[in-house]
Amino acid sequence: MASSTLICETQPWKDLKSHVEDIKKTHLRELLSDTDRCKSMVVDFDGITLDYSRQRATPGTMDNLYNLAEAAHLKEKIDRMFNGEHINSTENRSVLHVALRAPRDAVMQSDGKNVVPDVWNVLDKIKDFSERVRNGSWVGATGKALTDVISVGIGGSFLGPLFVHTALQTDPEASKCATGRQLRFLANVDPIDVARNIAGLKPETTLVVVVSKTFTTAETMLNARTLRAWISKELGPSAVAKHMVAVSTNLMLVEKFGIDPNNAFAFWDWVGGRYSVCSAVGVLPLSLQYGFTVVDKFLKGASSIDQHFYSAPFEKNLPVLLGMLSVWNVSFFGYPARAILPYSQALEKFAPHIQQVSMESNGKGVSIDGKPLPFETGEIDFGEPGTNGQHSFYQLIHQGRVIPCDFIGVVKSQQPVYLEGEVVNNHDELMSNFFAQPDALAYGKTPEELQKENVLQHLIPHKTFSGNRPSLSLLLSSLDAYKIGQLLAIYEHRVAVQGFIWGINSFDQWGVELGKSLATQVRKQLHASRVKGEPVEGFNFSTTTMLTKYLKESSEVPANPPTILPRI
Ligand SMILES: O=P(O)(O)OC[C@H]1O[C@H](O)[C@H](O)[C@@H](O)[C@@H]1O
Repeated sequence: MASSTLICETQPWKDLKSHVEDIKKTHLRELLSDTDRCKSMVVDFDGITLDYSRQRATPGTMDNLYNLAEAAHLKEKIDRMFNGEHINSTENRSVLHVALRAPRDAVMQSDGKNVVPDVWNVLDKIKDFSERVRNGSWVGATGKALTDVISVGIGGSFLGPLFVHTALQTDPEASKCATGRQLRFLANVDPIDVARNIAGLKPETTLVVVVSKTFTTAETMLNARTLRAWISKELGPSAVAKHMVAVSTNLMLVEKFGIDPNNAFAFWDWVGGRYSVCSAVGVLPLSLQYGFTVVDKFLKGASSIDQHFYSAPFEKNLPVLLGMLSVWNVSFFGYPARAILPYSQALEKFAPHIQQVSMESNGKGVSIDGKPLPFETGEIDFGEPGTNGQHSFYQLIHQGRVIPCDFIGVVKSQQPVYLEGEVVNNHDELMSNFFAQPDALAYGKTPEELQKENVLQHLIPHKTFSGNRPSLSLLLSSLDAYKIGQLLAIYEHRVAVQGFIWGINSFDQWGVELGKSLATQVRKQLHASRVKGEPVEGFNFSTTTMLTKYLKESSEVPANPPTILPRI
């Protein structure tokens, strides 16, 4: 479906450009007074309700957006993804993370091969391995059970698993399954992160899972070597076989590193790093912590959204609606950011994960055919759980810049608290804010209203809220493993929808390469200066000055040190 026509050259795009000028004249207060309009903007699917009536949009806007989706060949692009075509054209790969959570009997093809049996082979292997570790039949070098796991990985090999782990931690079923166990994540190459990860752990009861799609990522490999040294120092090098396993697409490099290939869990190049949480990347550490049964529910939740995304008409299709509305906000209103605001502490790592999924996928400057784009793609994603964010950055969202917000609420708390004599229970208190904030943003407060409240004249400008600030609300019936899977898949597909409409490749990430190669040059220089005393050369004035200062002020760093590990 690759067409060299840019989406901004199509008639629906031009129609939306003129339509937005009309919408700009209408305040959300007016739009919200139209009950029929509001009714048409609520969609339910499998325990999730989306209310997008606080978007600056009318049913007419939606019709224009459906036309835009048609001009972008959105349905064909979704089909091509599910059919395993090489839609990641710059890497010549399929994009099949949906196969990672497909039912055992499903058929999904990549390069003429049904990949679902391969997926289930690995899932079965994870189930078996995690059960053996959890029930103590796989033990460490000294015969002790491995109760603690450190998952070493960065980017897509870290953020998704961390989000799911954090979300499951307080789920009653999952937390029961995790009794007596710990799961930690080592991502940053900063040695402080190593120190924090190993603090309080003993090598003899720790299993290290090295997670890297490529098995070449500098940070992960150095951290893996560091933990290998931590284990070997205490238990001897032969202990590594019992205490280190790997998740990768590059099994040759896993073996070269010294990990037994029998203890490696594969995935495939048709899984993008940031879309890999449903592969062994997430499933292995999460199964070690919570057991495979819980993780299987998470996969089933994601799968439920996959089927919905594939088959539901656009007017009822959650990821499609969300994606189209984001395009509307970014490309037609010019809003540069999007706030992800879950009213659940369990979702505290959701925004950081979606930050990678969205910004690495859609922050592109050219079309999928390589044409420079005359419009911006992607948005700045950020967020914090409510109510914490309210006491931090909401001021800017209410009276400063306009930032479309996603409010995510949960009907039943994972951990309800009731206090005798309180007006409401603790979860209702949280949810009072979830319901209030979107209206505060939409309606605002006028000077006339303030006058009626006898607010001092000179304070009226400061206390005025312009309102007309868009948001959407997602209400989940609960927050168990299944729902967490659904939420993940909704956002993954939403990001894809945006990319499909903008006509970009959401599945490559060339923009991360330049910094990496420049770091290689700096690494060489640091080595040459520390070991051979060579002066800093080949950099611009600024970098030379800073590097020289850094080396001078850390001259006590030994040139050829023995292994020294953090002591904390
Ligand atoms: O899993 P790995 O191969 O170690 O890659 C880890 C991460 O590093 C890269 O720089 C990419 O930007 C990410 O998309 C990727 O998830």
